[in-house]
Amino acid sequence: MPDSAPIAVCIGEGLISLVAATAGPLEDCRTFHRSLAGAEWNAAIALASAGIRTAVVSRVGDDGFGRFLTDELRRHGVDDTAVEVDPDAPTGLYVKELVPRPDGAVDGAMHYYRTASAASAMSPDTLASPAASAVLDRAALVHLSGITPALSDSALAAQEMLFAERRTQQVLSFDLNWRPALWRGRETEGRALLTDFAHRADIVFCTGSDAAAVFGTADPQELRELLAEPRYLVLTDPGGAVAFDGTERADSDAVDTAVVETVGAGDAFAAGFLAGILTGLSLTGSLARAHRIAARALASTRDHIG
Ligand SMILES: Nc1ncnc2c1ncn2[C@@H]1O[C@H](COP(=O)(O)OP(=O)(O)OP(=O)(O)O)[C@@H](O)[C@H]1O
Ligand SMILES: O=C(O)C(=O)C[C@H](O)[C@H](O)CO
Repeated sequence: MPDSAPIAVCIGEGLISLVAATAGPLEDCRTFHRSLAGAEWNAAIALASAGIRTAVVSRVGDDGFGRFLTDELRRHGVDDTAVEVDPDAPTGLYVKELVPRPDGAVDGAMHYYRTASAASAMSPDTLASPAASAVLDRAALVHLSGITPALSDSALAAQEMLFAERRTQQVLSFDLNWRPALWRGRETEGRALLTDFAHRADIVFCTGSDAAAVFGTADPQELRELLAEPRYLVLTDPGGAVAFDGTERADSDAVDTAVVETVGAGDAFAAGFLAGILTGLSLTGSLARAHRIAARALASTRDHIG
């Protein structure tokens, strides 16, 4: 592919995921499974693996975790030239604790260690760097989420700038990703900000539960009336998805699959749908591709991509 070919650009925080190897309180867990996480980075890897030329704009620390994350991008064919390395701040991470339920199943409890991380210092300057400008100037699609605006005022300003100064050729994709833990004490502001981004995006993804939490309803038809501006609106839940484009509504069932790791299914789903739209598939075809890629994510601890 020529270097000038249009690309998809994903912007957000890459994280280290440490998943407890055993169920029970963290203080008793000795072993953790490490992998790459971060909604927009998961989506970038899944997009690249689906054959879409993809770059990430972000920041990591000058540490082993940051090097692991950027190595993973490159290993999957994602352009990491616009990932800045911060000598003074660490790479963010989360720990997933496995909390046993009385019925024998386990729930995952996420603990974030990302305050003052390198990526939370993303700012309009990050987007204006020569490396970021080079990929953004060629971006046919920019994929963002509701996580970045929760990270810091400067990260929020960066996301505002992307919407305000969007290049004419750019499609803006926005995954709502409501993370109450990141908005604690300022939930009302968070809901208002994410609602505003959702109105201004071209493609909006959200889960039914996040839609209920942010927009006050999970009913697809009501949501379409509420969010009339985005060309595509895609609502997901573990059983399936509903998608709207300018004219059509498509309903589809998820692929029946054994679930190994639930976190990240939505990111893989979004990437599959975007890959479908970018390669000219129909609404129904894009949903089918999304479910297939999400099912692959669910079936493995990490290599959900591809
Ligand atoms: N148990 C499941 N079985 C089959 N497919 C699933 C299952 N859970 C999720 N999926 C797939 O992933 C898609 C998104 O699921 P969901 O709406 O639960 O997002 P999510 O996993 O909460 O997102 P996140 O990435 O934010 O964790 C579904 O539409 C489906 O394609
Ligand atoms: O919750 C976040 O901020 C993350 O990005 C971590 C996970 O990778 C994400 O929740 C999956 O969508």
